[in-house]
Amino acid sequence: MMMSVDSSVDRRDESQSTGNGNGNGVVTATNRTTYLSQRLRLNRNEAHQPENYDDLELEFNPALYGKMEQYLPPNLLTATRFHKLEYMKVVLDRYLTDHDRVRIQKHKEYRQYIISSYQPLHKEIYVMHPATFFVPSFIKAITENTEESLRSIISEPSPGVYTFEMLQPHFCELLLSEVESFEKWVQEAKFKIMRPNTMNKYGAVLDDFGLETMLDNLMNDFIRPISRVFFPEVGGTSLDSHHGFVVEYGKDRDYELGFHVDDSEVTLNVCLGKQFSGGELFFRGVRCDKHVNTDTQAEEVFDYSHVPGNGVLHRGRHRHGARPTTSGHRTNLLLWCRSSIFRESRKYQKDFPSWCGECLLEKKERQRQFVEATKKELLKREGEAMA
Ligand SMILES: O=C(O)CCC(=O)C(=O)O
Ligand SMILES: [Fe+2]
Repeated sequence: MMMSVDSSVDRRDESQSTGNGNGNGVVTATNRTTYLSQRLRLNRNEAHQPENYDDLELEFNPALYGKMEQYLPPNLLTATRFHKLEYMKVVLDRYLTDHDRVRIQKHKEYRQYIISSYQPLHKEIYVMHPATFFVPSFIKAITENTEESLRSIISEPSPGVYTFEMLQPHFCELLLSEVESFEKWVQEAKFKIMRPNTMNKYGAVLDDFGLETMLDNLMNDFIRPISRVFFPEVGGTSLDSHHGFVVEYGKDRDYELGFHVDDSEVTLNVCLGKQFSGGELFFRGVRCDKHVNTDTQAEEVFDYSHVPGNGVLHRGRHRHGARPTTSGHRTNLLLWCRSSIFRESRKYQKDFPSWCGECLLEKKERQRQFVEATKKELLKREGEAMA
């Protein structure tokens, strides 16, 4: 049976996409010309041990520079870290437009202003501390890091939607009170705050007021091990950047969230509380760009009621929305996890994505037609042979 969706699916983007860090470091015109005459190697030099770039504020994720080093022209492999970096900056520079560069610089200044003026209330949540953040079962499963240990704490109430107990109540309280304190500062300072994305009037970007490193640890050490097992086909193994924020619903906050897909490969959504009714997440199947507005199959319909402290993990391309929060207040922590390798490789893939429900239906239909045609052809040949 086919069911149709109420309206078309929005792509939920960040209000201002931020890129990663800034563009410091100057590449001179002479170097630029020299560098551009040397090409990256086609094959990776696996024997080469790359430098670590984590300590630098770079335009792209530091891990990218480490990976890229193995493709450097042979004569650059023994160059200093500074020179290798200069070369890579010239190559990567071609990926950014002037508009991107201005936007990244403005966003950097926006963050610097907040960090220099806002005094954190609970310093202890700015550094990852698993024993006080997470419930013991979650830590145990991640530490064992096997499919079996993860499956022992994770339920899959509908295909592709994974739920588990995750945050300690005390940590939820601290994070809620930190967000409140940040919002109080925003009001008092009459600061023009950027909301998490295009579909919210309320909420805050946690990365903007100092929580980026802690959330990066959350993605690398906790969410990637889970995604590696459950979402390998959408880059779950290579998640390398994130957008971390809270959404807020209730009186004087947002009311509901329309039907959309996230700008992420894998989304973590954890309810922080407090008391509320309504606010269910509704899921309606995973779709690629081409099929994002196609009908929902009956088996793809799934509604989930948030439980404070519990995490939900789903593909960003899993169409979903949130029903009205009809009383009380609901605040959720969202971590949109992305994989640059997955995004880059998708551009060159011609075959259909295995994770899109509609592509799978189309493939099944083609197979059915093929079997049908083959059967007909065989019968025809048999008939001819008998005649
Ligand atoms: O309100 C919710 O729980 C859903 C939030 C969501 O889907 C999002 O922020 O992308
Ligand atoms: Fe979403």
